[in-house]
Amino acid sequence: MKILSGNQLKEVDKITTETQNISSLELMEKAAGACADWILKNYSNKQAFYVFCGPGNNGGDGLVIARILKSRLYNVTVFITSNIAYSDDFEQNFELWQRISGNTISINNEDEFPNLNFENIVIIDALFGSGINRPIKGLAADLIHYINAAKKEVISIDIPSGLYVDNNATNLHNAIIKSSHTLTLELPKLALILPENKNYSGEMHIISIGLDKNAIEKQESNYEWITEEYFKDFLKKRNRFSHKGDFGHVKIVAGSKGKIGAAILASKASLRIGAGLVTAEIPDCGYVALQSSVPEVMVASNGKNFIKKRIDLNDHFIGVGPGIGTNDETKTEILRLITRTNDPLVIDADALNILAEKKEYWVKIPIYSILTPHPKEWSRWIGNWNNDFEKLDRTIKFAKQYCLYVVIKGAYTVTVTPKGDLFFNSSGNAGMATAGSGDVLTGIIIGLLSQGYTSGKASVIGNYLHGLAGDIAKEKFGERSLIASDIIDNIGNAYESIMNQ
Ligand SMILES: NC(=O)C1=CN([C@@H]2O[C@H](COP(=O)(O)OP(=O)(O)OC[C@H]3O[C@@H](n4cnc5c(N)ncnc54)[C@H](O)[C@@H]3O)[C@@H](O)[C@H]2O)[C@@H](O)CC1
Ligand SMILES: [K+]
Repeated sequence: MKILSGNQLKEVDKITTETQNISSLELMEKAAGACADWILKNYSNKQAFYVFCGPGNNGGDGLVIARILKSRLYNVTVFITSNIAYSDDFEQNFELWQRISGNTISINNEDEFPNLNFENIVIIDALFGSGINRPIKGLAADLIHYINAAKKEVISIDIPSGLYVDNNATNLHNAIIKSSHTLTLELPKLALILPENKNYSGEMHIISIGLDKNAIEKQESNYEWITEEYFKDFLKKRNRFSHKGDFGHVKIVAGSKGKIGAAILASKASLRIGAGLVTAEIPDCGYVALQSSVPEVMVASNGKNFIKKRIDLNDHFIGVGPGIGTNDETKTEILRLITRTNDPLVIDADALNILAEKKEYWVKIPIYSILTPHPKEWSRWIGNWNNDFEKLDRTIKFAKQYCLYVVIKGAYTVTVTPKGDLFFNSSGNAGMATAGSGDVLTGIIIGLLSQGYTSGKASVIGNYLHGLAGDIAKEKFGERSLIASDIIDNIGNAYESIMNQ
């Protein structure tokens, strides 16, 4: 699913009204109706809904929602900010709201801000949507501060008011609604999935409103939102006559004294994702632990307490880095490894930290290798960034220059390709921010490479399956107690849930 800019969204809205032969008012009814359905499902009529409506079509959505909630006997009050001009669809829906004697309060100055100190108030934020292109100032900004200060449950329609749809580098970050839930229409908005806006977005819910699919696909965008629809057809099927040799031999180069668990997690994940054979090349101190916890994995020993000998390549698909530490002798071997093969590697954790300091080696990394950094690790490569756009721009330049894939981990992990495309992962949850989760991802991605997926597909599919396995594990254990092994244990269920749809 593509992620579009504000102008592109307008264009798609327009084409949708033409192809479906409906008016923009009817499209608004459909869009806001779908939001109202979500609210009706998730909130009881014991709450009092304060709907804050701006002058444009976002405010129009708010009025439709207010009308639908009132018709279902919910307690609704609409607040309207004074303005010179209201959009046509706003005006028409305001008339409908008045026709059913909807309770309306207009706000002309600060003294008219309502008392929000009642426990059962839920705020619906329909002040501004995708139509803004400059920071909010004046009374509307004061109202946004006032709403944020009340710390109530806030449901934003389409996007938290004040946030631009994509690049917020020039936005003033002092007048943006802090939402609890954002009901975003049809497509995710880039701003909602960038970590810098996490205090505003709240939980994002994509509300389908039936926009024209062809019109969406025709828009040019380097941003893609990855759901299983994207790759379902590429998932390889197993033939009854398959042999373990058909699925490749993975080598996990990982572990040091005290961090053998990283090697165990990565190699087990490779097996679970379907690699034919897995060898873990680890220091001797981990031999017994690894053999007894995953007997299916072969062990090659390297060093006593940390990796310090020539790594055996032998045509394996290599994932390197989890738990290896940054001992000088380990550093030497990792740098040597980079120069000894032309096959794509998956490079993670301390292997990334080692390479970050050796810029002269970056051109030697085999092309189409996959780097899987956390933001902090990644800042060691490209320097600190002022905002997420700068981070993505620099990453695109890097990926193009060195012909590498970069997977920046986090909520909505993004894969940046050597062509400059960005794939944002939709699966996963906060419980996966736990020790060893990254080691599992390394094992998954290299295990997919070994089965013949390209680097791009292995990254995108790997991230999705990793997140989905985490989502299934969350159902069983809850976010707080989810551990990395639970992700591995649910890789099979993740595959099943995709294949069975
Ligand atoms: N276009 C369509 O057909 C649909 C639009 N929908 C809704 O329409 C929204 C977009 O509506 P609009 O394009 O009317 O825009 P908005 O409602 O987001 O805001 C535009 C209004 O705010 C004013 N404004 C813009 N920037 C401002 C600023 N910095 N300070 C103060 N006022 C400012 C504009 O003058 C205009 O009156 C979407 O987010 C969505 O909620 C939905 O109803 C679905 C259908
Ligand atoms: K809004």
